[in-house]
Amino acid sequence: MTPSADKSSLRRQLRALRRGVGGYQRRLNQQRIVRALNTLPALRNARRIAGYIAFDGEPDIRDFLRRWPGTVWLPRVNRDLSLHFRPTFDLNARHPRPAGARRNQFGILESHRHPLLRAADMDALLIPLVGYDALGNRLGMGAGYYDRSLANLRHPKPLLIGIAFSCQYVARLPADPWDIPLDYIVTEKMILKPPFKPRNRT
Ligand SMILES: Nc1nc2c(c(=O)[nH]1)N(C=O)[C@@H](CNc1ccc(C(=O)N[C@@H](CCC(=O)O)C(=O)O)cc1)CN2
Ligand SMILES: Nc1ncnc2c1ncn2[C@@H]1O[C@H](COP(=O)(O)OP(=O)(O)OP(=O)(O)O)[C@@H](O)[C@H]1O
Repeated sequence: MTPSADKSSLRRQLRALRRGVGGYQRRLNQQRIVRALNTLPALRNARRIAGYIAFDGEPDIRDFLRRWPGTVWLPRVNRDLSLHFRPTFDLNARHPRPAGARRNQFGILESHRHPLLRAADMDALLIPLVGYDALGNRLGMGAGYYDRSLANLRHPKPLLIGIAFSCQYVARLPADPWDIPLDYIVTEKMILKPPFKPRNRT
């Protein structure tokens, strides 16, 4: 199997597992993830953070985002398949489409507020994962949005924090040269700090 065929069948399985976390267990796991984020020392110096609005069974971390003292930024998909980040709309709003928000082509609520920033302007990004492994490799939705937006980041780089349920763990994910390693992975069971890997410069 080619690496990408490998990735796409894994993606299907892991997305189904993610959606399968139901009811009580989901709420419990989400609370644990929120608690872990609240105590993560590495986030203490962050001000601008990028979050996400959960879809397709992703952990809903709005309880963390609502209490964040700085501005929360949300991803917005661009035509060139990269992401920009916009200040969040009211996360407490009950309306299905709060002021300043619209659904994108995937049905995810996006912010239309200004200004518009890049990943490099963030202090930290919370990135929803489809899958992860012990080396900190990340499997995303497969369109390359995060990979493209995180390519060529320069020092000081934003902190990259993957968010997943622990059932999205796989022993070893196929890694591609464009994959950007995560600094932390937060699940309901643990905070994983992947081992440092020198990057291949070829
Ligand atoms: N909550 C959240 N927001 C996010 C992301 C995410 O993963 N989670 N993204 C992270 O990238 C971006 C959106 N990326 C996405 C990439 C693929 C699909 C998707 O569902 N693809 C369908 C088929 C697409 C189609 O209808 O043409 C599929 O694979 O089934 C959705 C979002 C930006 N916002
Ligand atoms: N820096 C980049 N520039 C251009 N294309 C890229 C870049 N990074 C990744 N891609 C393209 O994005 C596609 C998806 O990559 P991959 O399968 O690794 O997705 P993923 O990591 O699961 O998804 P995502 O980044 O959306 O979360 C690939 O076809 C790849 O060629």
